[in-house]
Amino acid sequence: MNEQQQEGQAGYRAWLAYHPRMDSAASKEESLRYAWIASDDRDDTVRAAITEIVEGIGTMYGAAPRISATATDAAGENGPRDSEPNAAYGAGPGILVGTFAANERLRDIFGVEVAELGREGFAIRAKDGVTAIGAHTPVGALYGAFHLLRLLATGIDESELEIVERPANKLRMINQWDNIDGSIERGYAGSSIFYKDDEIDFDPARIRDYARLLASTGINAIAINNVNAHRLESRFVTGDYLPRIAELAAIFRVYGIRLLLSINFAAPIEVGGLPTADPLDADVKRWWRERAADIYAAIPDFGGFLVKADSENRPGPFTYGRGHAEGANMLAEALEAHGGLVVWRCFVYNCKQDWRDRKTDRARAAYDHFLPLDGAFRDNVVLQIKNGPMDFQVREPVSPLLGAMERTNQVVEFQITQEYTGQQRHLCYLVPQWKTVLDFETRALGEASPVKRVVDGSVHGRALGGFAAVSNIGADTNWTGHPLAQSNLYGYGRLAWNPELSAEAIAEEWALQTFGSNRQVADAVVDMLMDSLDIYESYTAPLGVGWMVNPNHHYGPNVDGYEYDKWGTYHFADRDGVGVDRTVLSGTGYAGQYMGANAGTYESFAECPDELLLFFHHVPYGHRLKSGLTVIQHIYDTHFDGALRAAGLAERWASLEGLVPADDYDEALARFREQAEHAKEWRDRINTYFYRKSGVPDERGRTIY
Ligand SMILES: CO[C@H]1[C@H](O)[C@@H](O)[C@H](O)O[C@@H]1C(=O)O
Repeated sequence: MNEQQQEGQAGYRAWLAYHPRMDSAASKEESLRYAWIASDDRDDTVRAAITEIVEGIGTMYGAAPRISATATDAAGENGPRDSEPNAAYGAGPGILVGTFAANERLRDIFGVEVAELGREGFAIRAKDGVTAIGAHTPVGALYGAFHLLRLLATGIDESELEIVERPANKLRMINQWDNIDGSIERGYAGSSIFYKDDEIDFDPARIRDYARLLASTGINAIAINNVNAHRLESRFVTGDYLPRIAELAAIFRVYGIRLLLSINFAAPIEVGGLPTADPLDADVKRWWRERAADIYAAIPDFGGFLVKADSENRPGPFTYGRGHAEGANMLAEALEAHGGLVVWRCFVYNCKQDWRDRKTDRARAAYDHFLPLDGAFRDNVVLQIKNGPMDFQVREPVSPLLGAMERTNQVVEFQITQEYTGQQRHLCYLVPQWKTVLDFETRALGEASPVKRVVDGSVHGRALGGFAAVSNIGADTNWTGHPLAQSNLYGYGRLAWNPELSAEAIAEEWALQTFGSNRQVADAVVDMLMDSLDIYESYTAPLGVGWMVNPNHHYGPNVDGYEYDKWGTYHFADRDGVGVDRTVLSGTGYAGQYMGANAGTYESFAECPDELLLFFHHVPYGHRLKSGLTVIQHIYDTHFDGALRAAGLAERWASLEGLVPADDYDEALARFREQAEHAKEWRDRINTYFYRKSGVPDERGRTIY
């Protein structure tokens, strides 16, 4: 199948595009290196790996590997077939793929060194004409297949290869905030691919392609419905919906992805007709045990429950005078015998705060609620902690809860969907932001406890941990609205697999796979992606203070939009200064939640990093930053500069006309133009607001209204 057919059939575009090589003579020669593909596995997942390789190499090199006799069996009814199915495998150069257990030749090739691969790792060895992909499990082989294809698509095409990979994190999860009516909470790429008109309604081919995209980056779990589980979604745990959910699970299973459901803590009442949802009530416990049994009868490898409880008006154990540990453990008990997990979110805070009340600090909430519960959760509970203490702002400090609980499993939660970072109309490549979080030194155990080592379990010796993130996809043909926003989904998966990868390397992989091997395109796209977070931060809320967006939909500037509201999101700007005093000495005490020297760094005016100054301190406009600028001049400069650089993005994209597919070009260009205009609106709103508050003019005399 060539690229056009592939695109024509499905109509949508993403990074598994397998662009044909530009130099066809050379590619013909290279294709000889992959004359055949063989496997002795009979497994659906290995079949998927074979199909992927045959299609990928076939499209890239113009000649697909012949499937050997054994692999033809393995590829089965749905798999690709070859006109010469009996071509002997092993003669001349080709590809072997599969598990060590089923493939003697792979055992011979890799010998004994394979033990370190774990359940999901793989090894690739290209030598003497044979490219071997071996793993302990079918899904390991699939990851190896995707890795080989990634290498080829990014131009690494060596006749000798020696690669060993295993994921850093056990749980690498995606959360869909999709609702059964087809809408997506904080979705910016069209409607849901899972639901329509109050039904579970999907195109299996599209779900399969989503599974391929996710698996190609190493994602291994997906919660398929919004953490705000509404009336009908609360019934997903019942027989009404399980058959359809099982069909979805079966598609994801082939790609090594376990399905989870977001549940409603009050489901025993709302669905089960019980008088209570008290986690200590015997009938409630029985009800959840029965639900678990039903689910596992339909989906034997079901992943577990994702729970938003006692958060933003969702029900939870507090109603019954119980705590989070009691709530989570009750569900965990129901799932335990089946191997299921409870993923319990820590996004718990008072969302009905009185703005006059300066003592309550939303930033403190997750830590205050959960730290005292360290050690109280069962082994199959994992806490899901948002990367920052507030809510996915462009800049926040790292949540002080990460690393602070020694006897509790933790995953970090990121938001791929760009709720507060331009809603996929502005370009904002988030991988650099996530890297900052992952590399943050928590000081949990002295100097070697960055967040990435906390969540992979190694700092506190936890068996379970990893990453979760809110997806940014929808039914749009390009999946993500802004074509370049795909890089965030791709980058999230790659980081979850290996947090050591650099943001730039990930951007380059994505660009080459998505747009093909044209260097001019890849270089321009990588540069734009790498600049984009800083540009966005420059023209939006300054110095870590956050918010300043329109209430509810959260798009666009509104400096006081959340100032006199109940959500705990204030900047406290007055005529003298701006920022939130979160010090122990004179403020909310939040800075004291950090471990070791971090607490002192944030407490101190002088040491607090510039980019977080207004998160931790209320400072006069004339306060001098480490950069040498005053706070007010910094605000003016960054906003003028940010708007200019946003306009520059549109120009840089325009230089790629004719070099990227017309649809992508047009869709992105329209968005870059909107971003450039909107950045001016941001600039003028923020500059004007602070000029009027402070009365301090711009040193450089630029127009402020
Ligand atoms: C799903 O609800 C979301 C809500 O839409 C969003 O504005 C906020 O960021 O976070 C909530 C959460 O993370 O639960």
